[in-house]
Amino acid sequence: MNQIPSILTAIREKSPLVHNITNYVVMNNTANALLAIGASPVMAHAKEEVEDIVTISSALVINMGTLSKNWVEAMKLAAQKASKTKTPFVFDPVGVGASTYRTETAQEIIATYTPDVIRGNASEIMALTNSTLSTKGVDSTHNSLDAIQAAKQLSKELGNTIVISGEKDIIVTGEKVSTVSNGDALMAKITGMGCTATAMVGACIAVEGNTHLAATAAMAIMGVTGDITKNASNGPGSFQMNFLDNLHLLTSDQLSEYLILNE
Ligand SMILES: Nc1ncnc2c1ncn2[C@@H]1O[C@H](COP(=O)(O)OP(=O)(O)O)[C@@H](O)[C@H]1O
Ligand SMILES: Cc1ncsc1CCOP(=O)(O)O
Ligand SMILES: [Mg+2]
Repeated sequence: MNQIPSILTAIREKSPLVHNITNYVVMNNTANALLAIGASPVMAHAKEEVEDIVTISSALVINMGTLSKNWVEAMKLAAQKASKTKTPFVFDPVGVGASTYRTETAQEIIATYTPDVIRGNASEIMALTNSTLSTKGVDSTHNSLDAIQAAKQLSKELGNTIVISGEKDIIVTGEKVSTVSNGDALMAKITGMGCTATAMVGACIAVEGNTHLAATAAMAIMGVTGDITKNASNGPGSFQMNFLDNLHLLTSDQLSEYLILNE
């Protein structure tokens, strides 16, 4: 718990370069959120350059939100390079289970390149272990608590950390389970909040080698910023704007004061 504020401090001190291959919907928001927390984003998805960009980056974020053939090829090249350069790598399986293409792509990336962290909502994490589970789209129809068994199974198979986001954010590494209970229901009404959470995991794994701790810190940053934002916002539009401001203003003291963490 007391290590979490120091991860925020490290992001601000080091301003790690975070390479994102992400979707058209959230690209601008994600870059702004990374800047607001103190990291340095680069969005790059051309096959011709992703390996070079991985080489100079401190973390790789792959998000398959708006996937297509060229992008998937770029994702694989980047993930392969990250495993060679030991660059920490987080994967967001957006909408897995909604189409065969999404399911097959997610399964191949996970099985071949073993992301250090996978962050998804409950339906997505469940769809990763149950190929017959058909998801609604990019939004969850399950509670994060429903996905704990699937997350444990995945984490043990892959030897990595799984984050299930939702009203409660659940971080799973093998049998270790931590829960962050901050945030607000409006966060599910703003597109790209999950993608922002995944990018925050990228910023945290760039400066902290313990993936469970880093992923917990990322969800703490999201949840506490959500708590601070909710009182000043009237709806999704102002929440989105205020959230960015509050990410920028977030202090280590606020993280310690607001965080509701069970481990
Ligand atoms: N009901 C809720 N209460 C508090 N926080 C929430 C709630 N729903 C989502 N969040 C937060 O919103 C962010 C995105 O999570 P989620 O909506 O599950 O992802 P996705 O957008 O990928 O479906 C996370 O930081 C999560 O904690
Ligand atoms: C709506 C949508 N469609 C494809 S990607 C995307 C954004 C999803 O973002 P998030 O999972 O963070 O809400
Ligand atoms: Mg999502």
